[in-house]
Amino acid sequence: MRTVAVVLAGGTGRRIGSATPKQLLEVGGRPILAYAIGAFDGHRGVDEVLVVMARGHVPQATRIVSEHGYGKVSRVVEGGDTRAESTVAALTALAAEPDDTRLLLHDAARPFVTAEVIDRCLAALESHQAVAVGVATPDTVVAVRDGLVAAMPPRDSLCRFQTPQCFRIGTLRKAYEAALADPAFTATDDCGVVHRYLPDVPIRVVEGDERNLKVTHPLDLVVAEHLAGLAGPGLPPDPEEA
Ligand SMILES: Nc1ccn([C@@H]2O[C@H](COP(=O)(O)OP(=O)(O)OP(=O)(O)O)[C@@H](O)[C@H]2O)c(=O)n1
Ligand SMILES: C[C@](O)(CO)[C@H](O)COP(=O)(O)O
Repeated sequence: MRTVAVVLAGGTGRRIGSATPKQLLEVGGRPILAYAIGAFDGHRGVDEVLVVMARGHVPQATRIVSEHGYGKVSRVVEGGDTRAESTVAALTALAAEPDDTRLLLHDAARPFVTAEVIDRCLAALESHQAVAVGVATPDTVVAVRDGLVAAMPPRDSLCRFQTPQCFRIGTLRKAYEAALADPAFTATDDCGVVHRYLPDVPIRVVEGDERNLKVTHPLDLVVAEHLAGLAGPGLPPDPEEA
């Protein structure tokens, strides 16, 4: 049974406000995209890496792969207009994979995913068809409607999802088949697609890591630069263990 990691780099980084897609910006002297690919390329449990790149930027991603010698990368394909469309591009590129292939979908915008997080995902995929990575929320989180608090779920029942989000590929295919038949379909992540369209499939949540931040806003670049400085050539040490 094979394990394929997909690095989703199809976005343009609108919120960070840079003319260049944020995954091509450098932190610690290396493009953000290189860290995300490197984490999976270097993991012993991963057989193949597929990169889904923003339209018009495939040559830059291909150059990063060859400059860093990432030997598990099979292809760099073009993404879509939304994250979900980029996931569909990955599923199309992987159409020949048998249904039990393990699929790890990771945001290119999360450069510091650790080998331990990937280990936890692979272990959970032995017993579950769908696996998410979550961290506790330090803030109180509320639902707001028309400027008023509509619901306050207990904080200890909540977590923030990170990536990778992991699936037996056949399950994700089935979820997307149903989603694409729904004219009202929108999604901000892939576990949400399984949750909505295959509600009987349990999604196992494993522990994430605060270092696995998503570079979304300009301030995140400052934090990422700091973490990259702690890291040297590898991933940053856990500040909580220092
Ligand atoms: N059409 C898209 C949009 C997003 N992504 C990827 O999904 C991840 C999470 O998305 P996000 O942080 O929103 O990235 P952007 O879409 O680039 O940012 P923004 O929403 O600010 O434009 C990123 O690695 C991004 O490249 C993708 O593969 N294809
Ligand atoms: C998948 C994700 O990173 C989980 O937190 C998040 O939903 C991506 O959202 P974005 O708006 O595409 O950054």
